[in-house]
Amino acid sequence: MPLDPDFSPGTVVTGKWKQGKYVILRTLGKGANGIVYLVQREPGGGRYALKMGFNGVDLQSEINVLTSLESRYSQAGHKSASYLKEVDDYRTNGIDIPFYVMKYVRGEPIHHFIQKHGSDWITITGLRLLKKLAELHRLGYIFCDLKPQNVLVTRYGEVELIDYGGVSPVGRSAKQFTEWYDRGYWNAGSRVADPEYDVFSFALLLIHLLEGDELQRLAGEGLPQLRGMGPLTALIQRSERLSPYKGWLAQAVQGKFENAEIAFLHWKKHVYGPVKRQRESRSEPAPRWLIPSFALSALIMAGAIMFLFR
Ligand SMILES: Nc1ncnc2c1ncn2[C@@H]1O[C@H](COP(=O)(O)OP(=O)(O)OP(=O)(O)O)[C@@H](O)[C@H]1O
Repeated sequence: MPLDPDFSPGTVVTGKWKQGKYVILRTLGKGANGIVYLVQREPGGGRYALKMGFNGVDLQSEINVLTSLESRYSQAGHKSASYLKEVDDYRTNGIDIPFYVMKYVRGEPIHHFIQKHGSDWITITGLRLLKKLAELHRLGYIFCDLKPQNVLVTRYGEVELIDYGGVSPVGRSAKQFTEWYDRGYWNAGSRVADPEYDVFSFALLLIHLLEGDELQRLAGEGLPQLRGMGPLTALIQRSERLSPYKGWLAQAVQGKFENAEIAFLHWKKHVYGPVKRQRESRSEPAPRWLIPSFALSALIMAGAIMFLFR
């Protein structure tokens, strides 16, 4: 029977095998697969996120993916190797509840972040998210359940993926996905876990951020078999808000980027690059001809002040 591990703040979770002690501070979030708490390691440890599963089997498969990712990351000498901290069982009322402890990401879901700080942030957070996906793909895994809730952004604009429950090895079927971001739902391709699958989800996530109402209208319109690339492409072409991303999006939804690395490089050159250059040109140093005129105005101003206080 699935468990419902709902514990109040102050509860001390002690690992059955490794004896690690974690005090629950508050609930960070609850999803279909489990509940995640903000915890403090005792004695005197730092803060972490601790996830307990409603269904032990599902949580175990998530732990397996994370463990395998950790070892691949550390083999590749990557710093993300510290995401998973501990795996254990919590024995309470005669039952064992599996849990794992991970890095606590102090951030907010990308849609809330963009709502609060403005759509200018899309270019840089998008670039960082594509980089994360490309890193994951290089290790042989596809994220599969890319959606705004699974992308946390820190206040410095750093991006972290959370919820590895949907991660699948390349070539397998996506086991966990969310309709709006799913290639199959839009009749745009299969549900086989390949790099283009994540790039497609990224494109839909971007459309959601900027044209959420339109996307909802398309998703709810007509029969499922009529849902497809046509209406999506038409939205990309006509939307004013999507115009800086139009070229990139059109290729992404059609699966034209072979992998996330190519999608990342294309974004860097055609989306991030122009915006960066525009910003730099706005803060360019004053042109040479302006310097003598500025000096002259300063002199006149100084003279005027002296005249005033004479
Ligand atoms: N490492 C973390 N740091 C901070 N908050 C986190 C972390 N992991 C998860 N959370 C929070 O907990 C919530 C639920 O976690 P998670 O998405 O892993 O659960 P889930 O049951 O797999 O969800 P879903 O129903 O989306 O599959 C997240 O939406 C997020 O708010």
